[in-house]
Amino acid sequence: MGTPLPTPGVGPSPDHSGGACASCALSPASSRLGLDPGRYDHVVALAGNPNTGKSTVFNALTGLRQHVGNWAGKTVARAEGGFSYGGAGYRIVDLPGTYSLLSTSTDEDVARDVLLFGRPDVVVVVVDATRLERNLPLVLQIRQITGRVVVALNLVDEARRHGITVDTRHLTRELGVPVVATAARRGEGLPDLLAAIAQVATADDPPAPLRLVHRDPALERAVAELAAQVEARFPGVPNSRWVALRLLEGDAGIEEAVRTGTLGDLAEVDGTAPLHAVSDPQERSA
Ligand SMILES: Nc1nc2c(ncn2[C@@H]2O[C@H](COP(=O)(O)OP(=O)(O)OP(=O)(O)O)[C@@H](O)[C@H]2O)c(=O)[nH]1
Ligand SMILES: [Mg+2]
Repeated sequence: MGTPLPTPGVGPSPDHSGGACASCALSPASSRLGLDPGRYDHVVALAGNPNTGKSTVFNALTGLRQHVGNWAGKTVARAEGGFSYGGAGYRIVDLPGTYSLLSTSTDEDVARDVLLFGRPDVVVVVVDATRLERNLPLVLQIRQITGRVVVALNLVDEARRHGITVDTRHLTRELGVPVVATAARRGEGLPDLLAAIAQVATADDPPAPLRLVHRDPALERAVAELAAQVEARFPGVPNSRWVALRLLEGDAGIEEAVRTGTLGDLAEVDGTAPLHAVSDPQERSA
């Protein structure tokens, strides 16, 4: 089976003293995202299309035994776990598979809310190296909301079998974030993935989110005006431009969150990042 990983401890270390974070109090936003208090240094969200190996990566890093199978869209509930690396404690959240942040299913809403408003320190996007073109749209959408991204180019063993090679250096340059080739089922590439996660988690100056400027000046003006109004009404809400674009498109879920004011619950509270308050992973691992 897999190559043993060099450093990740499995599960929560009780002596994660470095992770005793004063700002980890439960905030309204975190309870909205279904999270409980906990202690750790960094939060990692695992995102990606269905069936790309997210849970396999999750299990390899945390040592948790989550059921893993071939049914696309199988991960309905979010699984949380922990590991330590380089002396720091990491919380990792396994999100449901999603093709797009614009989607409407409940599962995908969970992934979307966590990615957009949960402020993870690192988003690992697990992509299928044999179907890169189908996976890249989500990577680009996530890159538009954060620069704190690592791409795990998974299933490279399958890709090799099909004679597919991916130029990870080129992809790293194009995306502006680390791209690490992995074959998670056999542990290949996971030490490099951990190093990339640690690098992004501790980066003082992460790459800026990709900003698509719309060619149509009228649309660009409308987005800017609406984003300013969103910020005025919900101070501290991340990704106001994204929210503005969705409103212009008539996204029912986002309209509802604005109308009812729940969008404001997802905004930063006292400098506390919502995802920075989650439960003891052992409680979730049973
Ligand atoms: N060959 C190969 N198979 C893999 C690799 N990673 C995962 N798999 C297999 O791919 C299938 C799907 O893996 P999961 O980890 O369940 O994928 P997922 O992204 O969590 O799937 P959903 O939660 O349903 O979206 C399983 O049969 C895994 O064993 C890999 O690197 N190589
Ligand atoms: Mg899964």
